[in-house]
Amino acid sequence: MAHRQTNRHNLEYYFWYTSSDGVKHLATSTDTPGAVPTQFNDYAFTPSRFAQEPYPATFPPGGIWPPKTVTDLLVPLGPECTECVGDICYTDTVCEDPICDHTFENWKAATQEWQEYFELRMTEGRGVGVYTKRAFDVGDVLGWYAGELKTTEECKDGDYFMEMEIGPMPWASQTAEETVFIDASIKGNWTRFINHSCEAYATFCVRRVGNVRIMVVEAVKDIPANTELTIDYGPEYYGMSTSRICQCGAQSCVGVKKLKLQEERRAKMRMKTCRKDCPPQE
Ligand SMILES: C[S@@+](CC[C@H](N)C(=O)[O-])C[C@H]1O[C@@H](n2cnc3c(N)ncnc32)[C@H](O)[C@@H]1O
Repeated sequence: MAHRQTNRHNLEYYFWYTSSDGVKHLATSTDTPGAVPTQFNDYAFTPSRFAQEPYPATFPPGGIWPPKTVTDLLVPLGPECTECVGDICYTDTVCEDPICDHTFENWKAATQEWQEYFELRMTEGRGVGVYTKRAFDVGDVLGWYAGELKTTEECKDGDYFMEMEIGPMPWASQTAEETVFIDASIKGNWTRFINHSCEAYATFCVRRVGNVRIMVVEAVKDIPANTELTIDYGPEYYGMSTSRICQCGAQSCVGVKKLKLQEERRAKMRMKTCRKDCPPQE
């Protein structure tokens, strides 16, 4: 997937996808016309972004705020973070030691290599998607969502924003939900290209690596090689109450239901208009 490119500033990684005729093309952002995302397998953290943010309601008393490091912001608390996913993907090895030896640095170095198990290809009507080059088992951690850490205020609506809870999980505190956004629109890793399916192969879920909270891609079923890796983006993205139309093509696709409902509504409107406009038949 990675093609090392030389530009006049630096050696940089871009994303390349394969079109149906087998030709490689440079990937661009779907929400920012002309923007060329670069490969970035890390969190970009700018403390000044969070300096004015109030102390998160989900943080226990005595937390470090405003955050000075990624760990201050993404402190791995809560039930989802009791187990560390270790230093590598593709295993179901988990570590329950809260102060274990696994490190975010090792995780980033290892996951940089594992992207080679996937290929970016142009799909039918859904932009670039991710395809597997090998099989995976249910429960495997396939990767993690990287990008720039931003406040909720900065991220309203975009194709590459991932919202992640901070502090203990919201259901632990019952009352509050605090989140940060991971923005992969300009800098991110291959997971930014995973398309939605109503019958998805994987899910995004919060996990821990050492002392940092991450959002991993976890297989929810066995995935064969040469298959499009998909995630269910959830009802807020493609659900019945949104204007987006899913084109995943799955049997239970919400887009098909939505279009059917829209057509039924239009037919009802046409009948009403006709009754109003047409003179009653003798
Ligand atoms: C996170 S991006 C996925 C990568 C994207 N396909 C690309 O080329 O960069 C999400 C965007 O991909 C497209 N997409 C993903 N899944 C889709 C689906 N099931 N139906 C229609 N469009 C989809 C939509 O434009 C969506 O806003």
